[in-house]
Amino acid sequence: MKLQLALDLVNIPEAKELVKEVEDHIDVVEIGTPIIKIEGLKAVREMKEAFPNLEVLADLKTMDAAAYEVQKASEANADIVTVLGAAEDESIKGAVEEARNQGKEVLVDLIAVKDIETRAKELDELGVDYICVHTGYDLQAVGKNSFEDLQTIKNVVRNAKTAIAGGIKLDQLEEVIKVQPDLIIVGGGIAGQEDKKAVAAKMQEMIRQGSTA
Ligand SMILES: O=C([C@H](O)CO)[C@H](O)[C@H](O)COP(=O)(O)O
Repeated sequence: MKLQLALDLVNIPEAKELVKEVEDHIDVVEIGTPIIKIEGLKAVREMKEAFPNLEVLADLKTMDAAAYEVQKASEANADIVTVLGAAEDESIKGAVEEARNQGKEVLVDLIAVKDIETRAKELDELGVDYICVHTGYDLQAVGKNSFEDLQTIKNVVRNAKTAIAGGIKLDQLEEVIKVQPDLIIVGGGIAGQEDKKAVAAKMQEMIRQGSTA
């Protein structure tokens, strides 16, 4: 199980400062969709340059022209690129093929997908690297989370790695770890805390203790 820090509501210098504080306790750093929209893929490039030992995920949430976007994110040195599960199968196939060519990985985000069981099975067949259940900010605001969805996809996914994102805080981590996703994505649960390093260290310790693989 890996820990990913999602950075969404900061600019590039703030993002780097934040990662410096917690770099020993995370495996993957995510350049969030809002940062990429505002700052562009140079945010990905600069993060990889500053922290070459961390995997960098570009949260493009691609919906179309997927091979092209995976190619551009790869050129910016992203290790993992996100594509939306609601995209056409042709887009998913294009993303997977391009990622293979570039030696990168594709994470498919199931945000807003209604039948996640069926779609997760299909995505698994299409050869994606990660399938991620995700409760976005706007559903978090009305009290939703993705904990049950994680179990649902764990039951049907055979090849891909599984991931979960959306509002995960320290006091919910144990519940998440029990389901054994391969990747746990935390944004505000670290970035929004007073002592970010202490929270990230505690999460890392819990994940290491709770990993069965
Ligand atoms: O992907 C995200 C969201 O859609 C905004 O871009 C977040 O990175 C993801 O939800 C993790 O952040 P938290 O919900 O703050 O943990």
